[in-house]
Amino acid sequence: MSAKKVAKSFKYAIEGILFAVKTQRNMRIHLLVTIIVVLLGTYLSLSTTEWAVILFSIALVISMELLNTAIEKTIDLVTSEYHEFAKIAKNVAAAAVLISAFNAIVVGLLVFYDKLNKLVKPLMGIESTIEAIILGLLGVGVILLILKLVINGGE
Ligand SMILES: Nc1ncnc2c1ncn2[C@@H]1O[C@H](COP(=O)(O)OP(=O)(O)OP(=O)(O)O)[C@@H](O)[C@H]1O
Repeated sequence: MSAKKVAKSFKYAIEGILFAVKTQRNMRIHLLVTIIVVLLGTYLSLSTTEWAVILFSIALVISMELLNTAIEKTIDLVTSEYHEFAKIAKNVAAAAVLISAFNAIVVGLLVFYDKLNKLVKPLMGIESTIEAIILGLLGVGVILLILKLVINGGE
């Protein structure tokens, strides 16, 4: 393949990424979460192996979202009418995103839970793990609310 062809392939792929970011709300959520996770990982000095699994999980979610968008667009091109197969194809593609996102959450908990626990417990004077979990869930709730406000512009 010539250098010109390689450059063109990159250009098309970047156009695809930009399209997904502009049109897909979930893609913007994935990117925001990615930024937060990378900042947190840097602050907590993750090991090489921890970075490898975190970055792999992030890439998997983003790739699945891109494929989901491609499948949605292909189906919309084929039919704008209600069709059982269109429904199945879109639902199955969405399920692939869900599985990868669920995997990313589990990987994130495995990597970050102990580190955050050690960091947050002494800072907030928390004694029990239950207290830490309740506070953690409240924190996640607040972060999700902020993300929703940022992404929807307060709608
Ligand atoms: N042509 C269709 N026939 C039958 N069911 C459909 C069809 N298009 C969409 N659906 C159903 O509606 C759901 C949502 O479809 P839609 O295309 O709005 O996806 P979306 O995830 O909301 O995408 P977008 O991010 O583009 O808004 C699908 O998962 C599917 O169950």
